[in-house]
Amino acid sequence: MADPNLVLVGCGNMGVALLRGWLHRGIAADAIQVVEPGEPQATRARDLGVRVVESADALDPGRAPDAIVLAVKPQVMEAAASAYAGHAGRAVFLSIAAGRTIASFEKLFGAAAAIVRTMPNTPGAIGRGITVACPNAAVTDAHRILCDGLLQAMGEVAWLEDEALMDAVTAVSGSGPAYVFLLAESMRDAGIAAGLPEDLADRLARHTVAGAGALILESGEDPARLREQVTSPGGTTAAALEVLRSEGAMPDLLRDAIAASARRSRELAG
Ligand SMILES: NC(=O)C1=CN([C@@H]2O[C@H](COP(=O)(O)OP(=O)(O)OC[C@H]3O[C@@H](n4cnc5c(N)ncnc54)[C@H](O)[C@@H]3O)[C@@H](O)[C@H]2O)C=CC1
Ligand SMILES: O=C(O)[C@@H]1CCC=N1
Repeated sequence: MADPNLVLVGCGNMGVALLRGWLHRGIAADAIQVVEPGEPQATRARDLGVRVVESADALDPGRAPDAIVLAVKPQVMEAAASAYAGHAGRAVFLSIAAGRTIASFEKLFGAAAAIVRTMPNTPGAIGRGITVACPNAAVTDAHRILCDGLLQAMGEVAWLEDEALMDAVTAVSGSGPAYVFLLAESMRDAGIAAGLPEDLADRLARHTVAGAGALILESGEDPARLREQVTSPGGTTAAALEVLRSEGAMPDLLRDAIAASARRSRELAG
């Protein structure tokens, strides 16, 4: 089967992760066009062998896109996406923007346009991400299969019919890597404060977070059970967890942080 014709709008952090993933999975570079006005991002994409243009009007009119992937910031989405309205009806639009609702795209492209709202995350850059995808009523099975394949280039894909849950998804898995990176930073800094040399504290924090993450996935165990396996009664971990699980500490903070993130996602709706 021929590769689908793809247009990627915005080739920043997430756009380039998708692009690299597609190329890695064997989609031909000449099936992909990138629209990217930023010079360093455009050069990086060009170096990967794809055609890069500055704006929608420079796309090759002879290559009708099967999918248009919208990977710009939510705040510029409306201005950026409206240029592609002419492709509604044929192409499926796949957005990765936080907050931007299906209704906001239907306003731009018409309700008959096929739209998939998604939320990926940055581990997708190494194929270890997870993306949640939510289709509108115009999305066909063929669109779904195409989008599923494009998103699998970044890792796991889950489909969700209830769009109202996308704000919570964004707060847990979209923003989530930042919480884990903050944990690694905090562990490193606390290790330094406890007297460890910087490079050793950094190595311990990285390997502990990465190893614990791999164990969660590979064992399939409940994280609570894995936590218990580290925690000897009256031991060192129990002493630390007493602090981390006290009132207002880690579980309460994460609940509040995730609520704040979901609230912000709702504010970004347009
Ligand atoms: N960074 C993250 O962890 C995640 C980001 N997202 C979403 O992905 C989207 C992109 O985020 P990032 O890649 O982090 O941002 P970014 O700023 O790295 O990339 C956005 C790119 O869009 C380009 N751009 C601006 N106007 C354009 C236009 N009119 N046409 C084409 N390209 C244009 C910019 O030059 C930039 O390279 C956002 O909507 C964000 O909500 C989703 C999940 C995770
Ligand atoms: O912070 C943001 O708005 C984006 C969406 C999820 C992760 N980064």
